[in-house]
Amino acid sequence: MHSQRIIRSYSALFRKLQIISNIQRHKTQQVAEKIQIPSSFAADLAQIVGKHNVSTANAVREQHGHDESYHSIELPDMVAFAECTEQVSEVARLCNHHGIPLIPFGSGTGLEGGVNAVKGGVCLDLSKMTKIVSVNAGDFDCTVEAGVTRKTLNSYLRDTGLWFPIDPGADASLCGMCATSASGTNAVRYGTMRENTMNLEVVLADGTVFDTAGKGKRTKKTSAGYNLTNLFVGSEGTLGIITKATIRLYPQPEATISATCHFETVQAAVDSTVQVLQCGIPIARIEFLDEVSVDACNKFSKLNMKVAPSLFLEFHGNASGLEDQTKLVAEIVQANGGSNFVWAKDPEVRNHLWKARHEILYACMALKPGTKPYSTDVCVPISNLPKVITRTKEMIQEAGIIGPIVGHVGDGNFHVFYPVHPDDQETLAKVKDVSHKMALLALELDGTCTGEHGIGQGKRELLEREIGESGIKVMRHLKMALDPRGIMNPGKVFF
Ligand SMILES: Cc1cc2c(cc1C)N(C[C@H](O)[C@H](O)[C@H](O)COP(=O)(O)OP(=O)(O)OC[C@H]1O[C@@H](n3cnc4c(N)ncnc43)[C@H](O)[C@@H]1O)c1[nH]c(=O)[nH]c(=O)c1N2
Ligand SMILES: CC(C)CC(=O)C(=O)O
Ligand SMILES: [Mn+2]
Repeated sequence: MHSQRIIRSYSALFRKLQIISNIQRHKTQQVAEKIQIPSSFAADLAQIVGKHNVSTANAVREQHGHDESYHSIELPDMVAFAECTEQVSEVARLCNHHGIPLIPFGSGTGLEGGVNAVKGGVCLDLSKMTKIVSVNAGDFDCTVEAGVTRKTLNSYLRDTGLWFPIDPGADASLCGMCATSASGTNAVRYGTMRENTMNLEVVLADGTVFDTAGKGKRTKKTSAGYNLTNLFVGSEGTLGIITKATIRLYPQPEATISATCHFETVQAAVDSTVQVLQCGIPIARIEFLDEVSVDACNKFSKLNMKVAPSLFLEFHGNASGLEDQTKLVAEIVQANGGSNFVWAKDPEVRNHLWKARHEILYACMALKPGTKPYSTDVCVPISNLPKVITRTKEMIQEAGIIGPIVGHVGDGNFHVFYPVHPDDQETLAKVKDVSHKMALLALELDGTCTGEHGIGQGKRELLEREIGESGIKVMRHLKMALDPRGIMNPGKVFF
């Protein structure tokens, strides 16, 4: 009996050591140098996706070696375009066999360097997978292939009376939006990709194809086991390739009104937001722009707004509901000293306003021509938002840099984007310092280092601080289980 117990405890210890050594090995693999691609590899890849769907041309590699962020271009060795799930599965199997990095590419609109091929390898472009597989109008859901973008889906849905509201501004692929857990301006009313994804078809590193909620399942709720769907939402291409997504749809609003208003202080704008939410007003969009952003918007998008801390608002509902909502919000804004309410009912005027909001990145870059955007994104419980924004503005001023602030303030989420010349190391160092301090402040105030842009390459250290050693260990175990050779988008999320 005694000796059996000793054997059992030794084998348990051995298993534990094995797991630790696997994790260590995995860590080393993650930091390994670029891998040599065997000479026969391109031909094998072409066998799977067709010769016309493999490219080693510099222009194509360059186009795929970066996203819209400041992170330097990192070229993949080659780019493959997949046309169906079976091809994705075969490509994964081939890369896994050779231990070659595999980087999923949606539309390349990410903002944390997620698609940059930091260790070379194969960039797998999914933009040719463009089928809208099904629309179940009566159930408010649809299933799309990896390359379908949100604008394409919404054009397709126009005559059905339905729409997909999650709106990051950029015309991102819907599966890319799942991969980064995107949100944007409508999240305060409709939620983020996390709440709106019902099922995913995923290809794992070894080529296994599976559906995270079970084949064909598309229920509004489930308590069947672990939430594998949400494991892949926000996984940034590091756990597998999302080849199909089943997402929720909503009725198109019967009526829509937008508005802008202006405040004396940041605090007054954010206080108004908090009060709007506390009153339970189902506002569809409530976006904060500081005076620097408003100025940039005026210049770039030919608007004529008062240069002051501002809110851009939108209300969705039926005519009587809108009247109630707008009246209450106007009262709250006035009580906080807000003024210059400008209402926009006409679709053309509304669209112009939101186009300006979505192009703010480019408007801010135009403040310093020749620059690239260094953008950051934090999210805190809404009651802590005024503190973080106010302190961030002070730090920006103390550092003597330009840092416009915009925020999806209804979610407690905001961005600063700094226009920086790529070779201006002095400004870049200041920008990095302020961004880091802002993220630390958000963490200190019970927040997250990213509400919607993800970890990518730039926030790996912050992720460790945010979820702690044990949380990272659990994440590493999951990564190890799903991608033991570490081929899926290496150098992202983890060190
Ligand atoms: C002007 C502007 C404005 C905004 C934004 C961008 C720009 C340029 N974004 C960021 C961006 O639109 C968002 O991150 C998208 O979700 C990225 O989708 P892509 O298809 O472009 O993925 P992209 O190709 O850039 O890939 C992003 C990451 O996901 C992985 N990936 C892509 N497709 C995958 C798949 N099928 N399976 C597995 N992994 C995959 C990639 O490997 C990479 O790590 C944003 N975001 C936001 O949340 N709110 C916002 O307000 C904005 N605003
Ligand atoms: C900060 C920007 C670069 C993108 C974004 O997320 C936004 O405009 O809301
Ligand atoms: Mn945003």
